[in-house]
Amino acid sequence: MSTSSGTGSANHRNGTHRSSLRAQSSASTSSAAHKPSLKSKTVLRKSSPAALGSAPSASKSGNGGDSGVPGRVRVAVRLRPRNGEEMIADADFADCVELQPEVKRLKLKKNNWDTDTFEFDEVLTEYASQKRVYEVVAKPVVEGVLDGYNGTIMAYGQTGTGKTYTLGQLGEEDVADRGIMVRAMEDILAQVSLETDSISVSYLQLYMETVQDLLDPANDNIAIVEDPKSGDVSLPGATLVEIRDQHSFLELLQLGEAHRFAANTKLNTESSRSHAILMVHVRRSLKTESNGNSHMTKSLKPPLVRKGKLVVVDLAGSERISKSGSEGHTLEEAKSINLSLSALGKCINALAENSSHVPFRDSKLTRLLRDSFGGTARTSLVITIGPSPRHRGETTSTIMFGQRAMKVENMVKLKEEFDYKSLSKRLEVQLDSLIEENERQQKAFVDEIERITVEAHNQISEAEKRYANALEEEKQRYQNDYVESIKKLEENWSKNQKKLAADRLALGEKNGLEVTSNGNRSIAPALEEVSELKRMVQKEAQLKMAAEEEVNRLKLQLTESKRVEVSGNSEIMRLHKMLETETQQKEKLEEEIATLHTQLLQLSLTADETRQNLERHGSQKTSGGALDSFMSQLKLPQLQDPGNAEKPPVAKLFEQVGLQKILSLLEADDADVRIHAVKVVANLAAEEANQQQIVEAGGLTSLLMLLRNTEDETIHRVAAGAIANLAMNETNQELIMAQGGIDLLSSTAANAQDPQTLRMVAGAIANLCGNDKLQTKLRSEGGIAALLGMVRCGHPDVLAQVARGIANFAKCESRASTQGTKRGKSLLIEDGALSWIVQNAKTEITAIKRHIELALCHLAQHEGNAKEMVKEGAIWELVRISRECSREDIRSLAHRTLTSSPTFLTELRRLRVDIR
Ligand SMILES: Nc1ncnc2c1ncn2[C@@H]1O[C@H](COP(=O)(O)OP(=O)(O)OP(=O)(O)O)[C@@H](O)[C@H]1O
Repeated sequence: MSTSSGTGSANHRNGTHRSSLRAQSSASTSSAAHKPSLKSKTVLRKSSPAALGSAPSASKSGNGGDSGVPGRVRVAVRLRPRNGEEMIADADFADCVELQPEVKRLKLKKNNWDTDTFEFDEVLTEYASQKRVYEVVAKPVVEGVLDGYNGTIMAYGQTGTGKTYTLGQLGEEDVADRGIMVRAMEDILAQVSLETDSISVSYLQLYMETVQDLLDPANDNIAIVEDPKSGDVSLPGATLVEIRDQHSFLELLQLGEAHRFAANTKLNTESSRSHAILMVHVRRSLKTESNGNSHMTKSLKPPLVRKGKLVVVDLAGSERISKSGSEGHTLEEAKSINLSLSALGKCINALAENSSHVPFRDSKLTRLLRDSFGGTARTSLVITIGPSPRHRGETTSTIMFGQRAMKVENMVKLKEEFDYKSLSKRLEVQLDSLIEENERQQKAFVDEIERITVEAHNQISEAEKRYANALEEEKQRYQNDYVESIKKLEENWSKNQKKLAADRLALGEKNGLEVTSNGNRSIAPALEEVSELKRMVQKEAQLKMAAEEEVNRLKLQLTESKRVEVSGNSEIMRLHKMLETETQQKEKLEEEIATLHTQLLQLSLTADETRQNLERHGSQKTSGGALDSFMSQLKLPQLQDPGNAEKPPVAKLFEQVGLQKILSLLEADDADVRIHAVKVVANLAAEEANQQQIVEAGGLTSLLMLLRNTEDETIHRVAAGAIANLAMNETNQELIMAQGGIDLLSSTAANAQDPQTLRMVAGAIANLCGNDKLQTKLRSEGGIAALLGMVRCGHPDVLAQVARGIANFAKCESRASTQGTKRGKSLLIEDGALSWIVQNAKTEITAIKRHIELALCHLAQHEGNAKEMVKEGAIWELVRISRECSREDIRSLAHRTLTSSPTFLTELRRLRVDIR
């Protein structure tokens, strides 16, 4: 209800109250739940044939380019019930109109006897509910807007006949009173999906030819823009508010109504003095139908959007100025209103008469409504009339306006277009997501590469570790073997030392007494020599220790290098070489030590002889006197310092004693004489120049006889040594064999306990083994068996001679095989030498090792031995030799034998051993 009381004075409605403006709270809001599809809406529209402005069968090509279909302006007439004033004033008069809603006719009484009948699209009596009015007047238009058409709902009528009531009633006291604006928004909100669709609203008033923003009154000169091509009218300067719920819409309506100009006219206490225009923009996205196209094609197709615009126009009341009682500013308002309404009427007349000129530009109202009359919009007009006969003229005028409007034909056009903007946005989102995915994949790829690299590094370092461990183990093994052999050497040396000391003590004790009593010759020179040799041995031992320390230092260096540079294979190789050099030095030292041992042994023998001579109390006048003198001159010349001692010439010796004499002494009854004699012969035989004479003089035979007839091991040892020396000559070898030498040497070996005796015997047989002609005989007489029998003593010197003999024998066999004179398995193998060879192949004693390696290589030359060698495991030793042997000639010989034997090659392939 209006609170304004000033008659004829224009007021803003801001702060005023009018029933239609009061805010509604709950009943009017509607949810924006899921909406039916466009298709179903089309069906719904078609199922409402009675509705005003039913939907045209417009083409939905989707491009918005259709020219539209004819759609006439639909017109409904609504009669307001008598108001309080009319009930009193017109109490005695009948209504000026009679409605026949069932035939959609209205009878206008001209006088008591005459009526005019008019037909409308809808006739709404004073009893028509607001809901029904909405459904017949507005709903089809609203549905059209939702389908993408522009729509106009407009109320036209005399002041106070219910235009605002019909359109703008908020229904805040009674929800049944809600007008078209509220119900239209409810329907729209119920139909759209706010996720994909949008609703925005402008609310304006046209007052005194000025367009003013009702949502922002300061914005009061808004331009009307017409699209010359489409004829669309827009107000780009107007505030556009997005609507997401009914409540905010109602607040917006209230705000707009508060700013609307209203006045208390004679005919309406709350008369609207401006034309109010509500614009609702509905933008809906169409779901793209899938027709089997690829995802990419689909995503490149811009989405279709439909843009419907609903324009609700609440015109200011039409009235006769005289009746409105307007004056002053209100008069100006009334004039302006009438001017704009008459311009609208003129346009509608022109349109109704299909006039070539429609004067839209005569007023802002007609410019604003250009699309609604004769344009592309679907338009529904409700004309409101009052029942009072006093206003028959205005009622007639309103009815005639409606009648003419009914003749106006619009070309309803679908506002559908491709939404390139949203396509671009969607593609941008897709592109970003693809970029992100690509980035993720790239990261995953890089991570995978990193993982594989780390894994590879781990595997490499694992392999390096395994290699280092294996290397360390191997090194440790070599070191252990080395320490072991050093220990053995030391034991032997100290044993010899002890023996020497004991001998010296015994000799010294006896000699001291004898020298003072009878003045005989002294043993002092011998003792000096002994101590000299001892010093030399000690020096050698010191050298050995120094070498050991050097080795240890190098080992430490090797360990340090390993720690600093695990992967430094070149460094390891270098250290290996150094180690090898040291090992060679060690071997050299060992050999020197062995030589010293031999010298020491011989010295001890000399000392022994001297002692025995002294025991015989100066028996220099006996038959042995010349010999002793000779012996003292001999003094093992090879042991003397070459710089100090002059070697006695053989001619001088023979002159003094005579070879025959010396040889005859070999058969002397006195054992001592025999011993002295055999030593002299042995010394003579050590020189190649004497050998022939000795043999020719029967020395060899005598020596062999000694082996047979004597049980003295010293004689055996010295004689065997002499035979060994003589056996270096090929002719002598045959002689030895012919005189049953093998048998004699074998039995000597079988009975010998002293390793040096065995060494001499083994040396003699080893020399015989090197004779190609004697192979079979030597073997048949037990030469190989005798050699193998001597390994029982385990002394390295003996083993070295045994290995040498085997190597010599194998070499001759190999030669015979190559020449084709030898077939079948090696005699060595037949006599069981192979297993001993294999067992000792890994020895660290170079003197043994070299001979064994050579023996293996020679045996491997003959294919007839290959099977047995594989069986006995000799093939592995050959592989090792081919890889590790420090002597290049042996290494390549082993490699050659392995690669030239089909049996070995097959076996290596089977075992997957690569020997390249
Ligand atoms: N159909 C109706 N039923 C009941 N009351 C009505 C009806 N139509 C109008 N009224 C009442 O009539 C009065 C005037 O109505 P309204 O303000 O809507 O008229 P109007 O045409 O908008 O006037 P103006 O042009 O001056 O603004 C209001 O009090 C309204 O409630």
